[in-house]
Amino acid sequence: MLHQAVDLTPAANADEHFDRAAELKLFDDTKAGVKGLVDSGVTQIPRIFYRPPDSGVSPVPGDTELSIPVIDLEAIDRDSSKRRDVVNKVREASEKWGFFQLVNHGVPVSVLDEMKKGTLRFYEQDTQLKKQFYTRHNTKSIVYNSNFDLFTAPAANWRDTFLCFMAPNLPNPQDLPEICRDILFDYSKEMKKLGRILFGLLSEALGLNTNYLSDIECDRGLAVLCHYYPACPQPELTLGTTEHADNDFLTVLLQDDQIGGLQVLHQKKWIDIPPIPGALVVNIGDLLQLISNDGFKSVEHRVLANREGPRVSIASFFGIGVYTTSQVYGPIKELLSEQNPAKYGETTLKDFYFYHNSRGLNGTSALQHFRLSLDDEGDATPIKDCFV
Ligand SMILES: O=C(O)CCC(=O)C(=O)O
Ligand SMILES: [Fe+2]
Repeated sequence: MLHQAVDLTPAANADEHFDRAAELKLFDDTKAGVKGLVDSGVTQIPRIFYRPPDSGVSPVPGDTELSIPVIDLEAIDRDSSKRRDVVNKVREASEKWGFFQLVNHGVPVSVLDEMKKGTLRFYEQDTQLKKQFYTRHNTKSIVYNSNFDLFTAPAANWRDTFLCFMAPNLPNPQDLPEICRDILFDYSKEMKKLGRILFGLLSEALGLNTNYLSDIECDRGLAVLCHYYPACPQPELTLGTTEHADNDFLTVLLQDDQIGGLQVLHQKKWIDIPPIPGALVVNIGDLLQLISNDGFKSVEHRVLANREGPRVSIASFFGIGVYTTSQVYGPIKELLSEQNPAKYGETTLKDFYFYHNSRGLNGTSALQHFRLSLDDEGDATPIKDCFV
């Protein structure tokens, strides 16, 4: 058991000989994640989970006056004025918030419910069975671990995750955990359908033809991330997910019906995104900000740890998992003009993804790395060290 080998309690953590690297390794070697710690009965969280004091995360409550827009997709394919209205709402939300909630999105509630149940089943199955999927090699179709950035981030999060790459190539069914295999296929199928609808609306919102973003394959790759946030005995000392922006084109998030904690940074305040049963949260990723030349915003968000739990959430990342293509992405030419010169250089998805992942969640924007600096004449040059 973890604390028999090295004491990870706060008392021991106060020790000046605290060996963070050793304790991270010890935790990782259990292959049981944060859930394993909670199952072993910890009442104080190990120091590796303490969020840094300077992370800007103060116990400022979310602002209750403001909330992200809720967009209703009912009838958009048969009523053109309704569609125009929705496109305007999507544009406004993507420019101002980078986030919106979707209702009447067409994904059956039974599929949403079963996806959450399947996630719970995976985490709550026998630890020995679960351990066989524990890995840090993201070449597998399923990657289960606790904190993908455990060894690089300043603090570990109170969260376990498994990720399945569901497109462009469907995984071999035998490679997925039997306990949630069927629903992973069904859910991904629904996400691909919804992705096509959303990229159509986003294309129109940018003033492009409906198929533009799908034609350039923004929805070609799909990774489904199933998060599990166990109840936390000291939620004020850690976070469920450190503040970050997503490293994809677009994310569709199914959040827990009961337990909140997701917050988005808006006008320098953390705003709660309360769960709406049956709704899906959509957010713009860094790659869509890059190709829209900052037209749409990829906004920082985080998840608070909670005394109650577990909280589950399922995030579908569009644009992840396409490593073989040599296709490059830069600001869309049709959107550029003398008044709106390119703000970013071009990147392949592989380079973008690996740069993002190598840094881990550290509260800063990876997009800055790809930003060009504009000199007085408006000529763009890469910011130092951008393109190596
Ligand atoms: O669990 C959540 O609500 C958010 C997860 C998230 O931000 C992510 O997967 O990027
Ligand atoms: Fe995220």
